[in-house]
Amino acid sequence: MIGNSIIKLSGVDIFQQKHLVLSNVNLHIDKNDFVWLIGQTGSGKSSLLKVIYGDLSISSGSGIACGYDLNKLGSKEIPFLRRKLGIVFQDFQLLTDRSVEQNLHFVMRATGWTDKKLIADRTLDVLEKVGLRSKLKKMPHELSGGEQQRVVIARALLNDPEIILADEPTGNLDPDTSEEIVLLLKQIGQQLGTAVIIATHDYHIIRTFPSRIIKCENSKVLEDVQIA
Ligand SMILES: Nc1ncnc2c1ncn2[C@@H]1O[C@H](COP(=O)(O)OP(=O)(O)OP(=O)(O)O)[C@@H](O)[C@H]1O
Repeated sequence: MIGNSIIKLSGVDIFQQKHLVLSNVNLHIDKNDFVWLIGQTGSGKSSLLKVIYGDLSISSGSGIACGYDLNKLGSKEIPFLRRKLGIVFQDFQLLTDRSVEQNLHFVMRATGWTDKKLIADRTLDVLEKVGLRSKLKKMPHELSGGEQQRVVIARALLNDPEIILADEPTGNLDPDTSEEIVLLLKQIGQQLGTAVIIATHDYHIIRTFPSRIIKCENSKVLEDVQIA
């Protein structure tokens, strides 16, 4: 990290195949930042997040994410970068044939956790943070959509991320549950010092939780956008 900076993109061009999606992107995200990412469908929100989590490489400009140089990111480093990022997507992507506990254990083992006691303690710890300690043994289909999304957030917290990237995290949820999920992400950001970026089309929820807004538009990332 450079100072408080968790993400720093300077003059970055973002391509999908040969198509320039976003040009000359300059973006700073600091510890504790809570940022809305908006823009029409196809404007480049997911592409921007993909650059941050190392799924799209950059060839021009410079980029740092959680201390990793995105210009030089090799395939060996990507798993380590991903451990510093909590990723929360619209479709919950829980393993449907495993319990909440097993879903969390699966990710922990895949990211190098071996000590059974530490695994058990951390599982309860993150479930406590999302208010689902009692659902440890439940299968995903036994949970509501909002509860499933909370498990995804718990999973994203396992490795103490510096930033949570959420791509349409409320896209499948009703308005009240959406507010609960955003409130939870906001509280996590405040309590743990984790930065949060949420890509959304839902202006109602942005108005409910006013914060910094960035927008993908006409191949640019615009800063400090106001919405009507
Ligand atoms: N894997 C891919 N291969 C080629 N082009 C892609 C790929 N993924 C996205 N694109 C293109 O890149 C552009 C930006 O897409 P992106 O998914 O980043 O937009 P978005 O703002 O996240 O859209 P949405 O709001 O619909 O999720 C679009 O023109 C899209 O068609």
